[in-house]
Amino acid sequence: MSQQQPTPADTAGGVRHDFLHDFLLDPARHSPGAPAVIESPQAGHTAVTTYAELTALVGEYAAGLHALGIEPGARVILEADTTAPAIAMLLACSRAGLTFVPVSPETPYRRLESIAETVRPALHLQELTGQRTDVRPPVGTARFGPDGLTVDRAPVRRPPRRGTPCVTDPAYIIFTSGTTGRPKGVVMSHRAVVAFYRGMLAHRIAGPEDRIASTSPLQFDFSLLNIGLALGSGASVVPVPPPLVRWPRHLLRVLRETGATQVNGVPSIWRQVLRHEPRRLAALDRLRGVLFCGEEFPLPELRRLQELLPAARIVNCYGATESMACSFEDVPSPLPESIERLSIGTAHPGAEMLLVDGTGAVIDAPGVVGEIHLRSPALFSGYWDDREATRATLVPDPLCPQSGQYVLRTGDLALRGPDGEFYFAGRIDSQVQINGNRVELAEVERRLTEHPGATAATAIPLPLPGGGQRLAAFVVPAAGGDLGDAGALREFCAQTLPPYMVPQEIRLLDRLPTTANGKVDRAALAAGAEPAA
Ligand SMILES: Nc1ncnc2c1ncn2[C@@H]1O[C@H](COS(=O)(=O)NC(=O)C[C@H](N)c2ccccc2)[C@@H](O)[C@H]1O
Repeated sequence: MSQQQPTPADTAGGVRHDFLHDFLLDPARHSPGAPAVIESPQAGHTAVTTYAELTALVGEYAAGLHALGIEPGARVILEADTTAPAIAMLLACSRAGLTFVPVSPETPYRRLESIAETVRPALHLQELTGQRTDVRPPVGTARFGPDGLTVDRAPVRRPPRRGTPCVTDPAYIIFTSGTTGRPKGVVMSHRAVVAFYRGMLAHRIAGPEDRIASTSPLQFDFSLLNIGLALGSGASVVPVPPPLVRWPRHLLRVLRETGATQVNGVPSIWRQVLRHEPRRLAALDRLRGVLFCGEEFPLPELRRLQELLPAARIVNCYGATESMACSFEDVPSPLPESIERLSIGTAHPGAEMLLVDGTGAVIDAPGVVGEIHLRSPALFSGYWDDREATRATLVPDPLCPQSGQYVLRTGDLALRGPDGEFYFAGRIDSQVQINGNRVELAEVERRLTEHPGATAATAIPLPLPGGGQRLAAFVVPAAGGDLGDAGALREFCAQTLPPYMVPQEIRLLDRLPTTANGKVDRAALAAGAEPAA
């Protein structure tokens, strides 16, 4: 396949760029000398990569990949944190017609092996400083750095069978942690990702002067959203290395030294900052935006964040990896006292959320809970090599099943407000049965965080010895708060919840365990809980 060079016509203003690399590096959107990536790996040291330098590195890597004779459509495992070279490499894979599979350097060897057995990659790529050594043949291995690509083990050369790149080709595959069973490979085409980026950029969340801190690992598509938001806005990406995200002082130092204007991350990145470094956070006077996604932001912590950053625009971004995301809604500032749920707004321009009830009928009335189904040009192509899971998730359009159009069945519950906005109401699988009664775990968690001494809470079902489930809760005390003991907390819940929704056991924790993507790790809580008495 000819290397994907933008022909002069491609780069003329106004031409649609539907390949990931063309869309994000469109010169019409940014000036060559503007900073594309700003890094600060250690105190006092800041490195800037301009758009011209990034584009040149993409060209160098793409030429290196092309010389390896890998068949277009082949998969490449990209093991890296979010760095300037890694961003250049994913764009180079896009340009070379290769599907990149991002994995973090912390990925356990067995999980990397499982991913490789599933996608059968032609090549494993890591940074010059990468530590991975045991990638098995015939997978080729290579390293990349500021000076280009170096090959350790050449990949198998295969004649190209695709002559023309199509926007429906897979741009990347993200492996979800998989709430149930085996991790699934979410396949996203160029067309889907670029359609999503277009919808997102219509919200004007960032401009060319912005410096957007990305705190998620590259294997989490939140990082790909941040890269698209920054480069798509002609702004700068400020990647925060994962080891620094976990330490408030380091995180705040990077934000300060890079002049970050926006911080994008899952809610849990703020927990320790709010508890241990509120004043240093409040002193970041360039910080004017926060965007979060992945799970609900505990309201007491969101209020505290607003108090410390009163001028910041806080955006609640909702969505699933199967469409990257789907809505962007400003959090009201300040949050009304009475609020029970955060609005997730409506889908980004070009997409639409529907609510469907248990019979498959579309719900139009406000205030009625249904499952969110997403109509969108940004839907994933399917789960890699898993038709059954794909069929269960890409379902016929409930408004017109005969049409052959598919929508994304999200597994999320929501209800519609008076103005058509949606309110997230938990996941279908977070509706659990306790003593024969249906319990919405988010409702128990909400009640626990209404206690002034609590800042976050997670409720999970635990098995009872004789069968059935009991309710357990894990609560993080607010700094300086007075939570009392578990009995007092149970009593507090009993004031508004029916007996079967009052957690039988409550444990106080200094911090909630999180998954590699930064979400509360419910499986770890369940595994660590004492067996039922
Ligand atoms: N703002 C939310 N409030 C509440 N529950 C939420 C929210 N955003 C997701 N979720 C939950 O997380 C699920 C999706 O999980 S996921 O597939 O691992 N993907 C993600 O979490 C990240 C997602 N791809 C993304 C990436 C970048 C920006 C936004 C969203 C959703 O179905 C929701 O249940």
